[in-house]
Amino acid sequence: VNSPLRKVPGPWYAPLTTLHLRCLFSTGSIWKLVERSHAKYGPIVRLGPRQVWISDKEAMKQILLKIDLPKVAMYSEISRDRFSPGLFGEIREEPHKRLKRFLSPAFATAYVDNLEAYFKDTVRDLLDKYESQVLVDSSRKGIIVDLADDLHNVALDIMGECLFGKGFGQTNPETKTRTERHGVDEKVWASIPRAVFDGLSERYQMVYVKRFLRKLGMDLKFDWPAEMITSIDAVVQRRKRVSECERRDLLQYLIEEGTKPDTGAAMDTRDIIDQLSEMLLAGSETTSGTLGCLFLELARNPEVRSKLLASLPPLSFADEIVSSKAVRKEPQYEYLEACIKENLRLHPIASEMGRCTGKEWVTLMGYDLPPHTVVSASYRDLHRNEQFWPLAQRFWPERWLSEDKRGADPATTSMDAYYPFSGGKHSCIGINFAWAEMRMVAANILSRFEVTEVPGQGVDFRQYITMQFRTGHWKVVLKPRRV
Ligand code: HEM
Repeated sequence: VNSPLRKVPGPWYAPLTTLHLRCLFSTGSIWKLVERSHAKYGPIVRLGPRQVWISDKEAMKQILLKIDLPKVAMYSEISRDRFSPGLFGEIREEPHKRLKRFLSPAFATAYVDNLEAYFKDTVRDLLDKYESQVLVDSSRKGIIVDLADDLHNVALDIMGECLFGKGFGQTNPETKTRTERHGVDEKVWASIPRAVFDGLSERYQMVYVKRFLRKLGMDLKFDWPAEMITSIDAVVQRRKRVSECERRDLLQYLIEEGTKPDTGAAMDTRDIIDQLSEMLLAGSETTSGTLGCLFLELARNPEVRSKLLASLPPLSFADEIVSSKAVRKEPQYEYLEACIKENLRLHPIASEMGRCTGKEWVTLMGYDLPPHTVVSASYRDLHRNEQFWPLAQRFWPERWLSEDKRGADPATTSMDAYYPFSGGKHSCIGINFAWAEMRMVAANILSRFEVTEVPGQGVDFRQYITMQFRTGHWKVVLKPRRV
């Protein structure tokens, strides 16, 4: 009754309990309550005793850029070691700054351009798999594939190639062994993504137990599976032995330059694994989920799809892989670029991001928020606000085109109402990487196939950290385009 948050609009039960929030977080449905609540109460809404969600454009700038609120403590719980986390889980200001400064060169456009060869290997694996299915498709009506699953596997393998020194063999089980297989058990290697994701959910599920035990002076530690450490260590040690650098990838960068952000000591294999695993978490489902939504929008908007396909010359399986650099630079891909931007607006993979007021009072939208208030930045609601995005629910890539190509359609004037990669000091370090991957994967599939949805699939989303197809599956028909 006396809470300083009592003036913030919201449902009657919000001040009383967090039970509904816990339940909705654990079922991945929190975004639905947030969506309904913004629609009913407006851009600021209280959904728990100390929890508010904000989607106001000016307040968003304050949260991310001007006041720059810290991340909620929950982030650090995803790390194996709270005192030596990866970039995503690092919530201490100074170590985060040092770690980000150190990692940034490995995510610059020029560095990512050099990783293209490894992206291409994985895209080729996917096309080879589809080609073998097309060859036995006697009906010529097209092949049915689980695109959500395939995109996820592609994202994992690209991360494997660029971060861990080799792909995880998820995209195409038929792929022949490529590089750096020495001394590594293939089964263990293929299990790394599962181990990383399982580790995350284990740490998440145990978060309240961990906190309770910590109060009693016990620190519950989680480690990666021993065989995973041994396998990655084999790759690291081999690279250290080989005098000539074989691959200029992130792994190499960490081996040569990596120092711990708090002590400055050289990173050992476990530290490297911590960094890479958090990158794998932050960089795989994000990109594959976003690409999944792009294909969903294209499948459900035939006019946009036809226009896009008309802009992409058809290719055969034998043709070269289209590079992401080409998509970035060549005018024929302008409409594809617009589709990707529009998809990032409509489907920001992180629909909300948890921040908190820390030790000070903070005033946002005229409300005084006391210390330790959780403030969720509601990107999804901002991205769908009619005030900034006319016909906001419509997938309308024309918004992003230059004036001469747009005709009478409204231009995008609201770049400050657009945060697909967040903003401020915690903005996405992988933005160039993600763009490169989305460009290459989308251009190569769409240049070769007409993509339509298998009818009768109810698509729903769930969000734990990122927004994903609820079942993890989504089937499409891929019909080769006429070359
Ligand atoms: C379409 C794909 C992607 C989207 C939409 C996306 C979005 C985001 C967003 C919104 C954040 C901010 C999180 C927060 O404020 O709490 C973030 C952070 C981060 N992203 Fe991405 N991301 C994508 C791909 C990637 C990739 C490919 C990588 C790595 C290869 C990556 C690595 C990270 C890391 C390490 C952070 C934490 C940065 C920090 O706290 O300083 N992301 N991402």
